[in-house]
Parts: sequence; C-alpha cells; structure tokens
Amino acid sequence: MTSTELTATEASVFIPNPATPYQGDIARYWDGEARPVNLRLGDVDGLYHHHYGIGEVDHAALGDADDSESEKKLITELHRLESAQAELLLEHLGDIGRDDTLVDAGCGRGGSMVMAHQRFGCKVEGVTLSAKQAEFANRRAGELRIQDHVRARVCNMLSTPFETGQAAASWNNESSMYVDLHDLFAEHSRILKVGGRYVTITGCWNPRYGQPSKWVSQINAHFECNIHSRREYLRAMADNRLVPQAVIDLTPDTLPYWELRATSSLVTGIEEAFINSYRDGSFQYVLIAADRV
Ligand SMILES: C[S@@+](CC[C@H](N)C(=O)[O-])C[C@H]1O[C@@H](n2cnc3c(N)ncnc32)[C@H](O)[C@@H]1O
Ligand SMILES: CC(C)=CCC/C(C)=C/COP(=O)(O)OP(=O)(O)O
Ligand SMILES: [Mg+2]
Repeated sequence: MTSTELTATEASVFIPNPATPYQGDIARYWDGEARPVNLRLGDVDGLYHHHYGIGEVDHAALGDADDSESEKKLITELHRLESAQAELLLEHLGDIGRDDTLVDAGCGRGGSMVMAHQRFGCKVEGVTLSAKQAEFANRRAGELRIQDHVRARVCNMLSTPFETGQAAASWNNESSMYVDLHDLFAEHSRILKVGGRYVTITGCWNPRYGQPSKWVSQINAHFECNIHSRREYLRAMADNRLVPQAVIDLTPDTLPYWELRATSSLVTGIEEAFINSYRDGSFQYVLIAADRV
C-alpha cells in the first residue's frame, strides 16, 4: 500500500496532540457537528461543504410555496449557491496542472477538495483538526475512487507535514478565523512554491465600522472562532511574502443565500447575525487571492 492509500483509521494515527487547549475544543466541536443544514445539503450530490453560498437565487428553480417538493428544491438551491462559492475560490487558484499539489487548510468534510480534483485532475491534500471530518472526507474520496488524489489528514494547519515549496496553490475556505493570521500565512508561505497562489474566502470585520460589532461577537460565540479584521488579513499577508492580486467584496453576493436560508426549515439561529452585520457594514464576506513572491 502506498502512502496515498491510507484508510480513514490509519490517517488518524498521525494525529498529534492538539497544539493548544483551544485546538482541542475546536477538534471536539467539529467531531460532534452534524447539523442538517450541512448534511442534507451535502446529500444533494455528495459534496459536503462547511461554508456559505454566493450568487443570485434562481426563483424559477424554487417553485411555488405550496409545492410538496418545495423544501427539497430550497435545499438544492442553497447547495448550488455553496458549490458556486467553492467554484469561485478554485477559479482564483490560477493555472493548475495534473502534476501539481494543492493544499486545503481546514478542509472540513472535503467538498472543496473533491471539486478541486475534478477541476484540475491534480493531488489535493487537506488538513483538519477533526478526526471525524478527515474520516468522512477520506471515505467520500474512496467512494469516488479518487483516494489516490484526494486525502484529508488530522493536522494543525499552522504546522503541516508538507515540504517547503511543495504546493502550487493553497487555500482557506472559511477556516482562517480559528488561527493567528501571522502564523497561518507564515506556514502557507513556506509550503507554497515561489509564484504559487494563495486564496481565502472569509468573513472579516470591517475596520470602517470601528470595532467588531455585537453581531460579529455573536458569530464568534456561536462557532467558538475569532473573526479577524480585513486590515489584519492584508497586514499579515504583506508580512509573509503574499501579495494580494485580487480583493473581492462578496458581501452583496452572499446576502441572497442568507435571506433564502432564513426562510428554510434548516435554520440554525445564526442567520440574523449574518444578515444584520452584512447589512450594517460591520462585517464583510471577502475573497483574497495572493501571489507568493
Ligand atoms: C467552517 S469549517 C470549513 C471547512 C471547509 N474549508 C469547507 O469549506 O467546507 C472550518 C474548518 O477549519 C478547521 N480548522 C480550524 N482550526 C484548524 C487548525 N488549526 N488546523 C487545521 N484545521 C483547522 C476545522 O477542523 C474545520 O474543518
Ligand atoms: C464566515 C464565517 C465567519 C464563518 C465561520 C466559520 C464557519 C463555521 C463556517 C460555516 O460552517 P458550517 O457550514 O458548518 O456552518 P452552518 O452550520 O451555519 O452552515
Ligand atoms: Mg453550512
């Protein structure tokens, strides 16, 4: 058996002890997560995401409110918007060849990794703190018979097993609010080849608002995370040889997703905080693509 053919159980053998008690809490959080809003959307086509959606709602696809299939259609539409978000991130990775290696930092259940492999045909290595998530992602890769190209490991994204300069591109899809940004970008900068591309889609608080708003504090408490400001992202990138090539404010593009989600039976209670903070300008949904120079 080659190192790329590890079973889910073997993958978890590599688990280091959590670097901090906080990371232990985050590992437990994601090990225990089973929200229908994530599992039922993933069941639509087998791509399991833990990120939000972008784009216009296709009202024709939703049908009438009294349609017996309306809930199913709504779930399919929310999932379509979440996959559109991942497609946008992948579009910003640049020219990726089949022989390249990509790194997904904070890979969750692996939806973005599968999409990246399907798009580029390359190897995709993911890390997550959660053994349950890594097992889930590796099981899905096995079912799709792409386990020789897509692999999740239980590992701290601030200290990865990847070689210096190994990755053609790397990303954080809604996973950078769990770590110190200077430590994070130092590690991406190390594993990326010179000329490689880093992309993040993230929620960040807006320095123009002043300080994190009560809605931002509510989101932090809900997910046990620590949302950074837009300014912190740009400063930490500049300090780590990552030069922004694109900074896109996706806030107007994600609001339709939240407004639609708020009408579904799968609400989790956090919808109001996202909608209010996006509307009052205290919080922004952004994509940042940067070149490793
Ligand atoms: C909101 S989920 C995003 C998952 C995935 N990127 C997606 O788009 O579906 C956050 C992820 O970050 C991971 N994470 C948080 N802190 C981490 C760390 N220090 N090292 C590795 N993964 C981490 C969690 O385990 C979880 O998988
Ligand atoms: C943009 C920000 C601040 C994101 C915080 C990180 C996070 C928890 C993302 C979504 O995960 P999920 O898909 O598990 O959440 P939910 O259950 O709400 O869909
Ligand atoms: Mg979700």
